[in-house]
Amino acid sequence: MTVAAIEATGLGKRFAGSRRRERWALRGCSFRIPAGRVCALVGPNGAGKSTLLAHAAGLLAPTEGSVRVLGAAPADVRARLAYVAQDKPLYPQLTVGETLRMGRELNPEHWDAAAAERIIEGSGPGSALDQGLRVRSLSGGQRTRVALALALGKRPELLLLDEPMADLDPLARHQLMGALMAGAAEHGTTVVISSHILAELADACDYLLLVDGGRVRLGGEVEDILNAHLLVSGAARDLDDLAPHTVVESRTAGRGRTALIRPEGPPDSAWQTAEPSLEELLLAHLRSPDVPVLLTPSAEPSQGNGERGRTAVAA
Ligand SMILES: Nc1ncnc2c1ncn2[C@@H]1O[C@H](COP(=O)(O)OP(=O)(O)OP(=O)(O)O)[C@@H](O)[C@H]1O
Repeated sequence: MTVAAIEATGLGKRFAGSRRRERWALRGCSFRIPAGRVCALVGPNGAGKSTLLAHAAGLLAPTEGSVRVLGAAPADVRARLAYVAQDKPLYPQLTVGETLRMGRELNPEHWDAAAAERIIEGSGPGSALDQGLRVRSLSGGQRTRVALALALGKRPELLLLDEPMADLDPLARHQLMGALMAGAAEHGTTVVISSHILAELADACDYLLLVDGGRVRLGGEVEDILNAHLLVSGAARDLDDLAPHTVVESRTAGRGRTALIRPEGPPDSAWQTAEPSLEELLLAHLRSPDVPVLLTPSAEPSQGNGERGRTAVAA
């Protein structure tokens, strides 16, 4: 097995606080993200996505378990990864141009000026950022573009992006997703991108990690995860008994019923079947917290994970 971009085994993080308020932000997280993927990291508010990314960036130490990045401890590979945190910390007194120069000087051997400039230039008429402007005078979205330019200019092997799209306009989002996919295709860059904008992720990402309540619930190739599910609908009486399939969610729809299942064998011939969209699949899982964990083989950590209740997916 080749070295994973990220591999976590039993990763847990409990933040210190008063005894009653202490809680696990992550617990028992075991997964693997192979190199070269563009991975969507999704989950509801407070699920643990930022905490997970901060561990991968080497900025937080696990309370239990471990995380390895590019085959090493995260702190030992900081030069090979770039991390854009949710609050996009930058030096407010520097200009955009000075910030880019700082990026070049901090990464003298592999600064990709063209990749950074592309993000600063933007893709629509009038979208170019004036490089003479001070960072403190920029809008939230403009600041995000500067932070992304720094990260992409570093030409990292692993790019960790925490909700980069929240304050970007549609053109800038589109350009960013294009740049991420091009980087993955041309240079084999692994991207892990957290976001709540499921529709945009579905177009760009080929890998998925769903975190919920501090635990990994789904992990693997988007295509394989989608193929492991089926939307079925029909008359309520026909969908009364869904055994032996694993039911993710079953809902009444008018006089009929629809369900998202993980089929165990062929579906009943009385049912209508359809492939779920990624958004439908994720929403159904978020509404159904007790569905067994599902990891595709490439997302299973090589050291075993000790978790029970997982569903296997054929390679
Ligand atoms: N420094 C901290 N101290 C205490 N608790 C924290 C800290 N950072 C995060 N948490 C808690 O850990 C849990 C996970 O937070 P995290 O920021 O990782 O979630 P998230 O999935 O990124 O959420 P969002 O989508 O809202 O950004 C939350 O309950 C949060 O309150």
